[in-house]
Amino acid sequence: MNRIPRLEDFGISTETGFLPPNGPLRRLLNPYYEPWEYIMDDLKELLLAGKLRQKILQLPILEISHLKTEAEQQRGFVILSMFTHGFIWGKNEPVSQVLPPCVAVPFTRLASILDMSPVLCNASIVIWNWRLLDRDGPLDLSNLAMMHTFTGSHDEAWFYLITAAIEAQGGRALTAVVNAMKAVVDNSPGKVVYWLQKLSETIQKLERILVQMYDKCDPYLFYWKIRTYLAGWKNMAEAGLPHGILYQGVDDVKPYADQEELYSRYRKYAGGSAGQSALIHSLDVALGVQHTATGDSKPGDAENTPLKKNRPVSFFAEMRQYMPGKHRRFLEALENAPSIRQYVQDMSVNGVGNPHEIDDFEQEELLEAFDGCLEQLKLFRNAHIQMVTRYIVIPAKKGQSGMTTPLNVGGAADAPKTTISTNLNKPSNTHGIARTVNKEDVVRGTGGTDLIPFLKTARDETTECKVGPTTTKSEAKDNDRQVPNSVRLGLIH
Ligand code: HEM
Repeated sequence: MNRIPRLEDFGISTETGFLPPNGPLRRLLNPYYEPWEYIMDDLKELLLAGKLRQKILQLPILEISHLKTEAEQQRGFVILSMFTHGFIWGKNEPVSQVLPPCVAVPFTRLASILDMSPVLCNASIVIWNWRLLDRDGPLDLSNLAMMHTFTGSHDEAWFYLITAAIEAQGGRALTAVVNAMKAVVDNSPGKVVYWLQKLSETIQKLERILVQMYDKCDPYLFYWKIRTYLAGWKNMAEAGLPHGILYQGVDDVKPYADQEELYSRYRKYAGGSAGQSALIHSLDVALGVQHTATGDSKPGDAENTPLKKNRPVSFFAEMRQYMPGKHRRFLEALENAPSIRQYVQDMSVNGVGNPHEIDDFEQEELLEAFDGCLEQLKLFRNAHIQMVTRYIVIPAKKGQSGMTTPLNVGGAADAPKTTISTNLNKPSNTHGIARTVNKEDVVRGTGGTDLIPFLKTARDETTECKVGPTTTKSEAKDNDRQVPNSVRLGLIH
């Protein structure tokens, strides 16, 4: 019998899901790490003053062995991921192709301990970066605050807060998943229905939280000012990072090495994205949704991640490499747990008189409850596609018109041509984030995905998993009707 994973074995709480139940550590108290914390105190101010790089370059290479507890290691990871992205992208400065040893060395070591990739991710910017305003208050938007942002803007904080508030529903969602699996093992259709209904209600809540993004996060600020810092260094040639980033002190080559050898050492990582949310992945796995969409991942893109080299991987498989190892292993355990979908399917195929002795009414209830969860997940994905259109596709299409301050981007159609520096100690000439609209007018995501077609595929893969009658053509059209005109008119794909 396949085992049902115990949440606590994977550092997951029945209350807070993937968020640490006692809240992330707010500061490293060991004075040894004061040089890091001092920079964190002023991170956004240093960025604004154009002094962050200078400050970081003055740092000693600190050992990570004094980070004893998991909470300390997570705090260290938050700090180093923000140093890394602040250093690489800067603020109205040329992008840097190298990460200095004082960040690269401890970051790669810490990433290896936490079994994740040394780059900013959903865990570092959201899961381990929040606090409660009132310690005894609820874990929701009324009482959540972010500890760190790059820009200090409310819009940036809100973007992370919405994601954190969604994650906060993880305890409820995963409790429902695990209990539904227990009910499957006990062959108790009534209980399976009960827990699936609970799960469906929770997924519906995720969508309600998601759409609150519009309240306090301005799409233009998001696109031009905030997203910059979340970008990674994969598919970022137009942003001045054709080879990725050299993690100095970790991947150095001998002085006489040729350029090819040198560039082979550069690391390519996707940027931070809520696509790395173990919660949404868990829902897919629990409901049996199989994603094959690759975005534009190519063989070899998984290089330097814990994935095997030179294997084409789906976007979803790849995103797991940017999750904490424990959360990734939870997903693997969930894949091997009793299949809720299989149970519902068996029941619906066999019907009355089957070994489970389920009657027509129960059968229908089971089917409705299961497919209801997938319907809610589809609606969540539809709302997300609309959001991506508002926050990425439209601003990318409109370009910089309307912005009053110089932008830290190389993505606009009128951006200067890139001259890539081959001198490792000299930053390249390109400013800021990736070009997001290419010559063919394809809008790409932070992970380099061909955005809207990819997201639609992920949504359709959700619906395809329903056990009841599969999506009709008119239903498929309805799905697309919910996506705004700019997308349907084929402006972007
Ligand atoms: C302003 C709001 C948001 C924007 C602009 C946005 C943008 C994107 C983009 C560009 C992708 C494609 C993957 C990539 O290239 O990184 C993506 C994927 C994804 N995002 Fe978001 N996102 C937003 C908010 C959220 C939130 C709050 C969540 C909730 C956890 C979320 C969950 C996901 C998931 C699960 C995927 C993977 C695709 C899928 O499962 O359908 N996103 N998002």
